[in-house]
Amino acid sequence: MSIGVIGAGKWGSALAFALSEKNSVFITSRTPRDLDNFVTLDEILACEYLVVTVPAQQIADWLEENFVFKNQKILVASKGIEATSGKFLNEIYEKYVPDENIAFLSGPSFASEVMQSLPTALVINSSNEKLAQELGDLFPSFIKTYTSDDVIGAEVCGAYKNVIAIAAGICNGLELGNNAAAALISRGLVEMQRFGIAYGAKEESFIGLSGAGDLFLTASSPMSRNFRVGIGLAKGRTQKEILEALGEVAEGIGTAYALHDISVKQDLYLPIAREVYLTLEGKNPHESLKDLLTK
Ligand SMILES: NC(=O)C1=CN([C@@H]2O[C@H](COP(=O)(O)OP(=O)(O)OC[C@H]3O[C@@H](n4cnc5c(N)ncnc54)[C@H](O)[C@@H]3O)[C@@H](O)[C@H]2O)C=CC1
Ligand SMILES: O=C(CO)COP(=O)(O)O
Repeated sequence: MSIGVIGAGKWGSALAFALSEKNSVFITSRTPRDLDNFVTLDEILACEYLVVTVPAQQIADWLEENFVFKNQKILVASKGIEATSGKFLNEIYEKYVPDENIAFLSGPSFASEVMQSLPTALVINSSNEKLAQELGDLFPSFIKTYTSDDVIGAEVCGAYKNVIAIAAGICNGLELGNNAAAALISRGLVEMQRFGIAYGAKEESFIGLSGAGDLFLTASSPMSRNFRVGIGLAKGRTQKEILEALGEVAEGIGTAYALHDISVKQDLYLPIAREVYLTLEGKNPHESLKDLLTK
C-alpha cells in the first residue's frame, strides 16, 4: 500500500518508520528533509492513504492552503482542540473529508519508543468500521491496533490528557509527592470523562487505551513534552521560555486555552484545566496546586 505521511516531526517520523514494515511510505513536511522517502506534497496527496501529524493549532490553515481531497483514506494522528475556535479536529476536517474516509488515532504512544519498535497499542477511531480495520492492518507487528467508533471520545481523551499532563508536571516540579500526583491524575480522568460525556463520548473510552492509557503515560513521565511544560511552569519559567527550550509542539497549551473558552461559554466546571490555563497566564503554580489539592 502507498502511505503518505504529512509532517516530519517526532510523530510523523515515528509513524513513517513503523508503517514502512508493511507498506511503501513517503513523507513530506513544510521544510524539506534529507530523507530517502521525502517527496513533495503533490506526490503525497496522490497516495491511497494519508497520515496527518500537523499540530491541532495549525491544521485548519494547513488544510485550507494545501489540501486537495482525492478520495484518500485519512488517519489523523494529531491530538488537540483548536484554541481560536474551540473546534475538535473532526470538526475542522469535516469541511474537507467525508466521514467515511477519515479515522483518528489514539492511545499511549511516545514517538521515541515507536522509533525503537517497542510494543505499543493504539486505537483507530472512525464512524466507518471497515476503514478502521483496514487502517489497523497497515500497522507493524510491534503495534497492536484496536478499533472504535467513538471519534469524539478519542478526541477528548487525546486532547484533555495533555492538559492534565501539564498539571502533573507542575506537581512534579513543585515536588508535591506521589500522593498528590495520583490524586491529580485520577481527578483528571474524572474531569475529562465528565467533559467528554457532555459531548457524547462513550464512557468506556475513558478507562481504555485512549483515556486512562494515554493519560497515565503522559501525566507520569518527563518523556512527555506537556509534562515538561508543567515542570517549567513550576520552576517559574514563562510560556515563551518553556516553548523555546522545548523546540517541539506541546498541544496541552492550546488545548488549555480552548477548554477555558468552552468552560466559560458553556458554564462547565473544569477545575484542573482552569488552573492550568491560569498558570499559563501567570498565576503562581503553588497557588494553583494548593487550590486544587487542599481545602
Ligand atoms: N510525539 C509523540 O510522541 C506524539 C505526538 N502526537 C501528536 O502529533 C502531533 C505532532 O506532534 P510531533 O510530531 O511530536 O511534533 P513536532 O514538534 O516534533 O513536529 C511538528 C510537525 O508539525 C509540522 N508543522 C508545524 N506547524 C506547521 C504548519 N503551520 N504547517 C505545516 N506543518 C506544520 C512541523 O513541520 C513538524 O513536522 C501533535 O498533535 C502531537 O500531540 C500524538 C502521539 C504521540
Ligand atoms: O501523545 C503523546 C503520547 O501518547 C505524546 O505526548 P507529549 O506530546 O506530551 O510528548
